[in-house]
Amino acid sequence: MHRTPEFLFMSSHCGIRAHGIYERLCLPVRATSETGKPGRARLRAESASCARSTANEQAFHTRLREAFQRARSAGIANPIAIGAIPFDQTRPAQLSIPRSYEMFSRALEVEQNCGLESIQSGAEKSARHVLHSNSVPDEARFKQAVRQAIANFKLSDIRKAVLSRVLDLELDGPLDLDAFFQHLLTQNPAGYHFRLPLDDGSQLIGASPELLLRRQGREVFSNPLAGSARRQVDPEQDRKVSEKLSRSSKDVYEHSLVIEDIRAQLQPLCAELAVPEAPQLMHTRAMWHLSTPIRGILNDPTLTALQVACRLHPTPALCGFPSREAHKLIQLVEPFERGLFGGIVGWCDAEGNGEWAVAIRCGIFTDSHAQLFAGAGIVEDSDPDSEWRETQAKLQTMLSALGVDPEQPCTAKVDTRPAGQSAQEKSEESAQQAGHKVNHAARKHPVDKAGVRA
Ligand SMILES: C=C(O[C@H]1C=CC=C(C(=O)O)[C@@H]1O)C(=O)O
Repeated sequence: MHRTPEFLFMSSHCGIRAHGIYERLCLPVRATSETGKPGRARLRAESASCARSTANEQAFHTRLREAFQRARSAGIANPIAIGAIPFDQTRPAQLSIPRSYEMFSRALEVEQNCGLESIQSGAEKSARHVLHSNSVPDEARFKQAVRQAIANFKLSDIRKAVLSRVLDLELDGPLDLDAFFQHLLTQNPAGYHFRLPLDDGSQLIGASPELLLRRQGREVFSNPLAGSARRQVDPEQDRKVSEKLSRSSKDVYEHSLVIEDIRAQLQPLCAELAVPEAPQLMHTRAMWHLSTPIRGILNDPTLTALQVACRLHPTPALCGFPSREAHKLIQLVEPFERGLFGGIVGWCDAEGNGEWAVAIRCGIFTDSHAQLFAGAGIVEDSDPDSEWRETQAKLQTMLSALGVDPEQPCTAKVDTRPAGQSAQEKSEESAQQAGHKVNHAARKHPVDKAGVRA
């Protein structure tokens, strides 16, 4: 048995389990947001770079280097920084240098800990009834925001905006987060798993399929995803859906905006850059995605994984294109602060190596409360109904790990309560035990705006 770690991150390349905090780094990566509205010509010229590398950003990375030096002086031989950067880089980062950590192989960990017995007990322990669920925005408002974004594209240079929602769940009791995390890992053995305790006692937990950046020496890798379709139970149907996705001009266009933006960011930083001509298909348990694996060799070997990741972040896979204008549109139509949702999560060492995944297919968990996040890239040809369905399909990763039916988020599939009680009775009983009906509007960050503000 392991002690509960301060931080857990796993990919096919490396697993990291960290304990104790030596030093926190809770500054924003960028101290100010750019508010000036550029003219069209300037907007085009800046579209890809949108001033993402600033003096402030350099100051942040200098502070990190200094923190590594202090950690070394304090006897931490090979310090690493772990944590997350929010979607909006002008908000404080949640980074820390742990007192100790161990690196391990995820494959071995899964083999040792996820035998059939522990899978079943993980499923049972993590299954809960949902007493209340609330989507912010709700279906009508989300679709309205999609229509607003499309109307905006016609009047501006914005070509894509990623709109998202948070599904707020009140469960009938506290979740066993160890069991839940194990269940999530077992159901989604590939990708990037993370578990990050936050200052307010909550935890950010997820299984993201998307790599923003990995750096090993001078080599950098990125694997952006954009363009999605829901997986099907029937294998023949599933194959047809994947083929339709790879032929969909709307999805290929949506994907190409991401790739061109990342290419424009990486090109000046790289002596070599390999970007495949066309996207390929990849899948998770719940979704098909268009995916482009990108590899580069850095010109400057001192540029760290986190510096390059912050240069790219947020890509049009989570924000839009052009980035700055899309960000403003998101702020206008999205009725909540994303916080760490849509941010990046990972680690880096003092040599600049590290791995940063995009914080999607994730949630924030506090006792018996979960907030799950899902977004969808909107372009001119988007259909509001199918974009809403896409967010539902993406939520399935976390809902399945919770044992909740995504179509009926108020019905848990797996019942761990005593037999002979109806779901209704159990819900009522649990609500009475809880002693109150949850006031979602009173919830704090990130669901903290009352309605669509546009
Ligand atoms: C914003 C999310 O997905 C991104 C990653 C893959 C495909 C996406 C899409 O097709 O819109 C999104 O860009 C999410 O899962 O919440």
